[in-house]
Amino acid sequence: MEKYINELNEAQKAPVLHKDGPLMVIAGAGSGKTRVLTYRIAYLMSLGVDSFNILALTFTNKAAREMKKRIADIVGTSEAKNLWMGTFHSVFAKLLRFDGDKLGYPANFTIYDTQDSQRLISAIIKEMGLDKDIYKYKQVQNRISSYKNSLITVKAYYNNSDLVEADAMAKRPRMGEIYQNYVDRCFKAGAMDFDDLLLRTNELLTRFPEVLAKYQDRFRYILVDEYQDTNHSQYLIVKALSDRFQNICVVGDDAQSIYSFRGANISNILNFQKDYDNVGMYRLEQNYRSTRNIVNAANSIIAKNTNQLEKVVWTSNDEGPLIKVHRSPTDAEEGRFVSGTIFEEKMQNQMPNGNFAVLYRTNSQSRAIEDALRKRDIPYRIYGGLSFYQRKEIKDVLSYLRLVINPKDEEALKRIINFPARGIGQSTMDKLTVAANHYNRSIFEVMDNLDRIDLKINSGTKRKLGDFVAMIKSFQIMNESADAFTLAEHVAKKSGVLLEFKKDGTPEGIGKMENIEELLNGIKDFVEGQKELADAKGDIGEFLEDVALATDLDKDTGDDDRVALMTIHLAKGLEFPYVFIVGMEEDLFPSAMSMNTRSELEEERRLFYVALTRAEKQAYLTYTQNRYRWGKLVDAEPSRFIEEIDEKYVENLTPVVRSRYTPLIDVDIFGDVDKSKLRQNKPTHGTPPSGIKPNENQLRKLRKLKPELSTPVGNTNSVDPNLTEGSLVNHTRFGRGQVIKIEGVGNDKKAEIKFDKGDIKKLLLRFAKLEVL
Ligand SMILES: Nc1ncnc2c1ncn2[C@@H]1O[C@H](COP(=O)(O)OP(=O)(O)OP(=O)(O)O)[C@@H](O)[C@H]1O
Ligand SMILES: [Mg+2]
Repeated sequence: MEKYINELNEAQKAPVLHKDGPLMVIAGAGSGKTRVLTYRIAYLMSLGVDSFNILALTFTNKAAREMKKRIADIVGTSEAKNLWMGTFHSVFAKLLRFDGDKLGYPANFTIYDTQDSQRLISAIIKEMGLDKDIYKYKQVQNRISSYKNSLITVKAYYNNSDLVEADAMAKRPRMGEIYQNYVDRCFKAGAMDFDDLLLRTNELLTRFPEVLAKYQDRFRYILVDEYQDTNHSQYLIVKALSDRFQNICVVGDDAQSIYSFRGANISNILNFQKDYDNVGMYRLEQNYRSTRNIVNAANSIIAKNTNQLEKVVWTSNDEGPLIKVHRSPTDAEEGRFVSGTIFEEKMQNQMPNGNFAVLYRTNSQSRAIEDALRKRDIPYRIYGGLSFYQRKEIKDVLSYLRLVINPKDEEALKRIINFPARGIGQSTMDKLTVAANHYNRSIFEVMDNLDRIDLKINSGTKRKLGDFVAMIKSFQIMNESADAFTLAEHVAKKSGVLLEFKKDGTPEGIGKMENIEELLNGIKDFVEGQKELADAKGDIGEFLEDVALATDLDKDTGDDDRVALMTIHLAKGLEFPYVFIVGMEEDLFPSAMSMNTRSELEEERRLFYVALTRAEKQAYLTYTQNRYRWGKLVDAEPSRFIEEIDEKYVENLTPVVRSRYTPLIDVDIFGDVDKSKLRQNKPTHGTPPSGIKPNENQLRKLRKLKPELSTPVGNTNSVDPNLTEGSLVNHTRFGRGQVIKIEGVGNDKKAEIKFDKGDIKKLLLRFAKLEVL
């Protein structure tokens, strides 16, 4: 162990060697907080602390796995496997499997993902006969989620007149009823949503002192990474569990708090010293990750925030190259700059793809980058967006499996009761739902007791329902002895799902079939991995839990070499030698939705700080002058954050355009092209997790689906180069007009034209079909 302790600097050693009692490490990015947490666990184990007595909470399950590996390297035993380590959600899901029965949940409860929750909420809104334009299911789901994260139960909601009034003001007086119905339906289905995993844990620990005592005794040492982004519910769990032994170690950086929109509460860090006695406070100042230019640039940014703890970050690393800023005319060209730069760096320095990351503010920005990377045959992986497990065909198979584990799972049942079609229609389902609500039973139980209740269902349909129940029961019997792979393969075949797509015969159907095959391969890998673990069986229940709780990063096993594309939020805690931060534009980053208050703007700035500090060697900031947003090309203006970096650390690759306020003008680039066609070319986001990759065929299909938007859609050659202000022109769709103004050069040249019909339009000349008269 001593050898390993020497891999730490003096400031890092202190918290690692800290004796019992609470401690907090507050330090800037890249200063070794995560390393300290990892080494402290190893150190505790080397002192003889039983690995069963340690609980570590991380931002992703992948981070937990990596930490375990590192700890096993250091302490040299397989004991690391026994550590309880993972995200809040996965750790407490496990706890609820053991003790959730006290709250009335079965040990095999289903975890509803966001899509399941939203489908259920929409069904409830419909059943209650409410206007779906006022009660928007996504908004309703958001509200319910935020109540749960603040531990506001239905009863507490009704007792809180502020909340009730706020919903009434928002023309949603029946929010409370929806909330109540939603909670009841989840409970009846034996299901918990993501927020329940924390809410129910809190409930369990408060209502059952003996359960609390058991886990307090078990988790004698609790460690939390990224503490700045814990929400109220998480805070209370940690507080309760650590109350007896007070061996709580939290590490974090208030400057990297970026999840307040999801209820993360920075005061958890600020109040830590008040919450515990004799807190050991530690600060780390030396950054080991990044060049001096990057560290200094990041410092100059975050200094602009008024609301923060004082911190010093310095590095003894090389100065490194300056931060490069690049402007492109459009997002397609921005993509080309990124792919071209990666290509050159790879060529010149023989670098793997995994050394590069492209970070953006919103998922939709990935499309242009993907197109450009594909053109250069650079492999990449997108994290976030629509995940593999959300695809219809995958969810269909998973729904059968969910039903095997928990036949009460209503969302799973509704998905597949008539897929593949077996003649069970909506009216039958409505009758079953009414009966289920009436008898307070699940739909499956009603189906299983049809001979005992008269639902006016004809004998043919009854037989079909009976066959379905028998099929699920046969899968259940098989599940008693089979591993996840064997069962899943059997279910995919016997349910008829595979055959359905095979019969379909279209390229889409075949693609779906291939995806299911890849799912099965993924399950096989999973089973093999699980069997190596101390307490795992590799059954389907374990697999479903893994799928439900995997964060997007967790699907990366790092076994193939790809450029990483992800949102900045997801990049927290990670590092890459080369980082591109794209879309550095006002209204995009900072986001248009986050500029109303100083605190929102400061959160955007912290987000930029997180982005920049992911880079080890080189950071690129790119922005465009025109961006295709919401189906329109809009003028863009460089982000204020670019100007906020001390200019000593920045090199402009393109001539500087000073930021100025320009109102957004819609530029109609497409002239007479049918826009509805263009809109169909939306990218399908999300590449599948590793082991589940699109094959060449599918990739070819994808490529065909995505036209290069920067290639002219109209006829570029029809514009007379002598077009000047005052020229009379004819446009195939808008008719005759006169040029009032010309601006921009080259590819960017635009003309403002007053058409005889009265409209004034700005057209990008390389796209517009204009004839000079
Ligand atoms: N004493 C050290 N000697 C050498 N390398 C170190 C040392 N401490 C940390 N590092 C390396 O520096 C990098 C950053 O460390 P780490 O990820 O632990 O920082 P962090 O404070 O958790 O960053 P973030 O705030 O981004 O989460 C890692 O690659 C880590 O291995
Ligand atoms: Mg970290």
